[in-house]
Amino acid sequence: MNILDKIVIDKRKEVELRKSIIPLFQLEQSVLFERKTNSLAQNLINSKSGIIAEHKRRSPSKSVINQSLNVQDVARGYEKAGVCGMSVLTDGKYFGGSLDDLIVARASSNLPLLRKEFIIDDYQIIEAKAYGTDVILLIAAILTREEIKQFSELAKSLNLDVLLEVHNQEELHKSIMPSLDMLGVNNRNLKTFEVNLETSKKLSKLIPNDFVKVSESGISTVNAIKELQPYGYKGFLIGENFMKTELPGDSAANFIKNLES
Ligand SMILES: O=P(O)(O)OC[C@@H](O)[C@@H](O)c1c[nH]c2ccccc12
Repeated sequence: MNILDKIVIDKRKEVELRKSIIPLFQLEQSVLFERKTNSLAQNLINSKSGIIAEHKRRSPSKSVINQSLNVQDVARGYEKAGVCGMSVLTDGKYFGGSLDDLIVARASSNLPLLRKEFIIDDYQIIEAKAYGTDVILLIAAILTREEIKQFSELAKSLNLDVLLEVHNQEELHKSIMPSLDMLGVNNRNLKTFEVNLETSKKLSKLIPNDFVKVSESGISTVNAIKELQPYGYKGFLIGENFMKTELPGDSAANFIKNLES
């Protein structure tokens, strides 16, 4: 069994337990449920650099990235650096994240926040909204076309942006629909962890222009971004490259300064 299958099996159990602890109607009473969301897609369109910076403590491929940072400092640093949005890993078991990380990021910044999670149930989208999210991630590799439709339409009804992630042509063809805002190409194969920026280049021409194109994972240089921009990419999701440093905000600020100069 590959790691993605394992993650999804664990996630289904986790979500069933969550539902039994906090029922949907209670989530809908969250103060944040009424909050006006900010659009990451709009920020990317209006930006020269298009950086989406991630909070990631560890991952199944890298184990430890950074365990000593606090989310408040990271969120404030990213905002000060001028990123377009922040991605917050909320999976606990494999990535060391939590919904509390999302709350702290929300309380510390006005950035559009992406809930980085393995979404397999409507419940997680309501939960995302209740915890202050602006954008949800849907991963084509673990969803059917019908699920992508159902989840993205629910998200749109809550004024959330939708980033749909693909890794190959089949996933892309399966997923194209009007309820998506951004199409993300993951340069990392989530089943094998291999990273190759060519994946973004290859798939770019198959993505219709009405979606904002985002390239995800394995980006560690300004040159990589300059190489991807001619393929139509407006967004670049960067985690480890910032998180492995002592001050991710400063790293992001330097990166953006170099990119825009
Ligand atoms: O740390 P990196 O290589 O810059 O990657 C960030 C982000 O793209 C990656 O964390 C990611 C992309 N898609 C995901 C889906 C689930 C968990 C994590 C991810």
